[in-house]
Amino acid sequence: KLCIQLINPNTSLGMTEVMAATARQVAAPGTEIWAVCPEEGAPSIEGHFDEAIAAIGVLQQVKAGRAAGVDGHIIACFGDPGLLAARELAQAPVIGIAEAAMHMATLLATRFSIVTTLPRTLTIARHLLHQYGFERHCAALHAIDLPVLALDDGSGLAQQKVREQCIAAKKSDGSGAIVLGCGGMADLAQELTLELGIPVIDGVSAAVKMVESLAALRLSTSKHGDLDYPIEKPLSGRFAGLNLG
Ligand SMILES: NC(=O)NC1=NC(=O)NC1=O
Repeated sequence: KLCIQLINPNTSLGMTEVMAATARQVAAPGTEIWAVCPEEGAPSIEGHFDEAIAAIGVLQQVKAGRAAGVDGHIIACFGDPGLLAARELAQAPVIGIAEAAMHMATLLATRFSIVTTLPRTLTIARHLLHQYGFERHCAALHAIDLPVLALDDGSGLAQQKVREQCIAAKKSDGSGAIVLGCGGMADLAQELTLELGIPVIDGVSAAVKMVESLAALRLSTSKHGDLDYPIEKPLSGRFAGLNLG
């Protein structure tokens, strides 16, 4: 039996539930999804400032997950905030939903498009493409130009915009697959894949299966080199709790 810690780095419980439901739908019968979010932080993550705030909450959750002995951690925000710091802290694999979705897209198509939320998060997605080495695989990036929490307001407007952007991207980008660029879009991928007839990939689902694969292969975060545990030192104030000791 596996336990995967699904961390929504923002503090919006509705989004956590959407991701958790999708993760549980694709998880193998023996896999438990433990969905969490930081006790304090940003209700949505829409820029570098929000990501810096969210990273601390991610680390606190990863520490709790490590103590609970989870088999993997998923950072379920398309900026993958705190990913490498989390890998230093963790023993189990740590997978960001952006890298998971991008990796999966490259297995299925020579070019993929990204559909994300606000135009300013396009820049963050571009940074990730560069960091992960996927720039030449990404044909184009699009934004629905709505805030992240528009996906959580029950109106269905954001979901409709995602659908429209995916249809347009399929027509215009010359890409064979589409990556959904927000954790709050997790529940849209399967329906859009059927409707568009091309792989529309959600990073939450992709990350769940990647953690399961790594666990099955007995592979985990390398502690040799820069992802070794953090150097022990007296962290002060609110950060004292982040010590591994
Ligand atoms: N590009 C994004 O929409 N990033 C995100 N902000 C959040 O709060 N969750 C996401 O996935």
